[in-house]
Amino acid sequence: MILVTGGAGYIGSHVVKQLLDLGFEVVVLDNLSTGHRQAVDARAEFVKGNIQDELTLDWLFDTYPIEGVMHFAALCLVGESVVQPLKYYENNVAATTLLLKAMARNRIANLIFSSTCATYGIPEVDILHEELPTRPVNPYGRSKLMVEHMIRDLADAQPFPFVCLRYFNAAGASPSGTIGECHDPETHLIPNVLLHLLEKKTDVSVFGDDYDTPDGTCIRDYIHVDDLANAHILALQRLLRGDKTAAVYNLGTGTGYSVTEIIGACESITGRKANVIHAERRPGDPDRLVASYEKARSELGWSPQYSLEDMVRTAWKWHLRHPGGYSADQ
Ligand SMILES: NC(=O)c1ccc[n+]([C@@H]2O[C@H](COP(=O)([O-])OP(=O)(O)OC[C@H]3O[C@@H](n4cnc5c(N)ncnc54)[C@H](O)[C@@H]3O)[C@@H](O)[C@H]2O)c1
Ligand SMILES: O=c1ccn([C@@H]2O[C@H](COP(=O)(O)OP(=O)(O)O[C@H]3O[C@H](CO)[C@H](O)[C@H](O)[C@H]3O)[C@@H](O)[C@H]2O)c(=O)[nH]1
Repeated sequence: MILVTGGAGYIGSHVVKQLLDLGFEVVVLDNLSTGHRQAVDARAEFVKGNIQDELTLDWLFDTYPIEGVMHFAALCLVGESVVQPLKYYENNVAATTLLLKAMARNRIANLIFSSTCATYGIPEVDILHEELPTRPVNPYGRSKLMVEHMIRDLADAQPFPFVCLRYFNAAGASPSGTIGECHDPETHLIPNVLLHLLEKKTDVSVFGDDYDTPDGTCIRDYIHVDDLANAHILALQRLLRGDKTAAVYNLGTGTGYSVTEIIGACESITGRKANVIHAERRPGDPDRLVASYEKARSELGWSPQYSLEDMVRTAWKWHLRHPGGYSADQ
């Protein structure tokens, strides 16, 4: 059985579905602070609780035969982390310390941790590989890097197989149309554009058009959430086989798209025209973040299968079917 913390969230719920489809048993631990009970597949066990609650963790490890933990539970808004840094250090770093202690106490091995390209900071090269220096520029990125260090230190001190996955920009939704991205407030670009095209938002803001990129808007590497899920499965299978037990991998497509290109892709796939407003730069946004996924390809046998068009198309299907998000699905 696999414990998925944060399995009611956007990425976690897609990984839970893929685990179950492949025959794994799953228990989700989520406090529903940003997640949704309806996002958790009915085949999974669900425990509403906080990863900071040591009694709940001990109970979980005592009750279920847990072979591995996928740790998604975190706060992940860069802007909010700048304004409320301690909230991030508490929920992302201190809370993970308690999870790691509980795993060690209960002799639970095999951790897959959700890290981020925000650990790189403002890179000096165009394509990012895992050996580059990590110099995060906001508390969110620092909190994730601190957890990476904690995990490595623990694995140096005792046997503790782990994989840290540094995601670039997660996008898209399950092609089934049953689960998708639903945050309140929504801050991410693709859902913001699509919600605007659904007339749920009056316009779409482009944060900065004077970046050092061909069209002046920021370039990001968007990766389909089901491609991320597949990488988690491959990493888990590797840990369960005991093949390679300490590694960090980038998960992106190796292709960057500008904000303007993303808005154009959303317009052409939906056949609707966006009302675009040019706004100030958002603090902490690097010009360009694009992954090399060569390490994940050669060591995990992973490569992304979905195109940008697939990401927008599946996200659009999700939003059309759930225009009010999960809360309107009752
Ligand atoms: N979305 C992205 O593009 C992206 C990129 C890089 C990394 N990540 C990382 O991936 C993970 C998932 O991100 P997401 O976009 O699905 O976010 P999300 O907010 O949709 O999911 C996070 C989930 O964790 C739960 N949670 C938070 N704190 C908790 C706690 N203390 N105890 C129990 N549950 C808790 C929330 O209720 C939510 O269901 C995060 O760790 C995030 O940092 C996301
Ligand atoms: O309404 C919007 C929303 C975003 N953007 C721009 O679009 C790009 C992508 O922004 P997102 O908010 O969609 O994604 P981020 O790159 O900021 O964030 C992602 O990458 C981060 C690491 O940098 C974190 O890991 C975070 O959790 C993850 O969602 C940025 O240039 C942003 O300024 C807009 O112009 N308008």
